[in-house]
Order: sequence, then structure tokens, then C-alpha cells
Amino acid sequence: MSSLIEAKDLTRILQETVPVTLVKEVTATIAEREFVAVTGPSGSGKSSLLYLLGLLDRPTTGTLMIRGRDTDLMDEQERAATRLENIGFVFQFHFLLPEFTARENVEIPMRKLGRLARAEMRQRASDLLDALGLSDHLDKRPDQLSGGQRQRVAVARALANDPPLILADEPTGSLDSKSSEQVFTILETLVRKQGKTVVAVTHDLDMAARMDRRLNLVDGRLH
Ligand SMILES: Nc1ncnc2c1ncn2[C@@H]1O[C@H](COP(=O)(O)OP(=O)(O)OP(=O)(O)O)[C@@H](O)[C@H]1O
Repeated sequence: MSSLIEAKDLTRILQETVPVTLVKEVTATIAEREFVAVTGPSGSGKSSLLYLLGLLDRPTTGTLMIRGRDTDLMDEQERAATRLENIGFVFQFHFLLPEFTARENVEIPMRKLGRLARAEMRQRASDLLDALGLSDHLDKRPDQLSGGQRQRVAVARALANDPPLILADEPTGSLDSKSSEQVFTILETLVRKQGKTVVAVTHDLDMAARMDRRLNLVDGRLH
């Protein structure tokens, strides 16, 4: 398996009045087709690590390679392009745009990447939503959907540009147990059947146990 992410001594310190260390000397390699849990107590740096891996934040020190490319050498434009092509995000709260329909929300990353014609984007968005059991909800806005449905739209949006990597921050954290299981199974299928790599923050140790391995953080360090 080739590695998708190589993090070496990743450290993120916030320069507040008193410096706050969010992530400390994290070294980890994540291969393609891996299903990885990020666990640890509240405040241990799980989200902070995910933001670093997703190029939503920059490390204070250490290196992060994505598909063999050193992200430190990239300017903002390259980082944005790398994100758009390689990484899909799913957060605890769906962050769908409220005034757009499910299908339009899924089209947004494709529009940003600008590789498909309008009709193709529309078709791909419908296909992705279809595959997630949302064919009857294409034209609904987020407030017309249940929590589980919204989260599935968020997964479809994360898959819009067919990225190899999905980063999920407590993707089932705000869902009831049935929807939670459904979303977990979707993520699992992405890894097992579609060859995606999924890195998901979770508080749920039963869920983590069903994944390939755990990166457990305590006070920002791997433990
Ligand atoms: N902007 C900030 N300013 C000050 N402290 C921060 C900031 N962002 C995060 N922190 C602190 O850094 C630590 C790590 O936060 P982070 O959100 O990464 O942890 P987490 O493990 O994801 O927590 P949770 O499980 O509660 O979501 C926490 O103690 C948090 O309070």
C-alpha cells in the first residue's frame, strides 16, 4: 500500500498570551485504503490534528506530505487546489448551505474545481445522492431533511470531486444510533468497496474498534 499522508513531528502551537500546544510531535503514516480512527479525551487535539491533515491549518513545526508532496512548499493557491482534489471533509454538523438544495450543495465542490460541464455536475450530484439513498430528496433544502439525511448529503458533497481521502470530524456525533450506524456503514463501504481512505475522529470506542487502527491522542501527543 502506498502512503497517502506522511506526518512527521507535526506540532501546532497557538501563540496566545500563553502559548497553547494543540498537537505535539505527531508522526504518522496513513496508507491508501485505510480506515483510521482518531480518538482521545475531549480537548486532546483530535480536531486540531484533522485540520492539519486536511490543510485547513498549518503546523508550527514538522512536515506533512500528501501523496509525496511537501505541503510546506505549497502556497495558499496550491493548498486550496490540493484540498479540492484530494480531500473531502465531513464535519459533525453538516455545514450545508441552507439556501441551496441537496443536489446544489453537492455540486459546489465540482463547480469550484471546474472540470465538468454543468450537466455533468448535475448528473454526478444526482448519482452520488442516489447511491446514498437520497434520490427522493435531490431538490430539498437542508431544513427539509432529517439529521441523518443531511449528513449523507454532506458525505455526497465530500465525494463530489472523487478525492482519495475523506476526513471526518465526529461524523456521527450529532446523530441518533440508527442514522449513526448508517453513516458509519457508508464510510466503511467507501474504504472497503471504493478504495477511499477515511480518517475519522470519534468518541465512540466501539466504532473505533471496527476501524483498521487508532491514532489515540492525549494532550496533543500520540499515545
Ligand atoms: N483557538 C483556540 N484558542 C485556544 N485554545 C484552543 C483553540 N482551539 C483549540 N483550543 C484548545 O486546544 C485543545 C485541543 O482542541 P481540539 O478541538 O483539537 O480537541 P478535540 O480532541 O478535538 O476535542 P473535542 O473532543 O472536545 O472536540 C483543547 O484544549 C482546546 O480547548
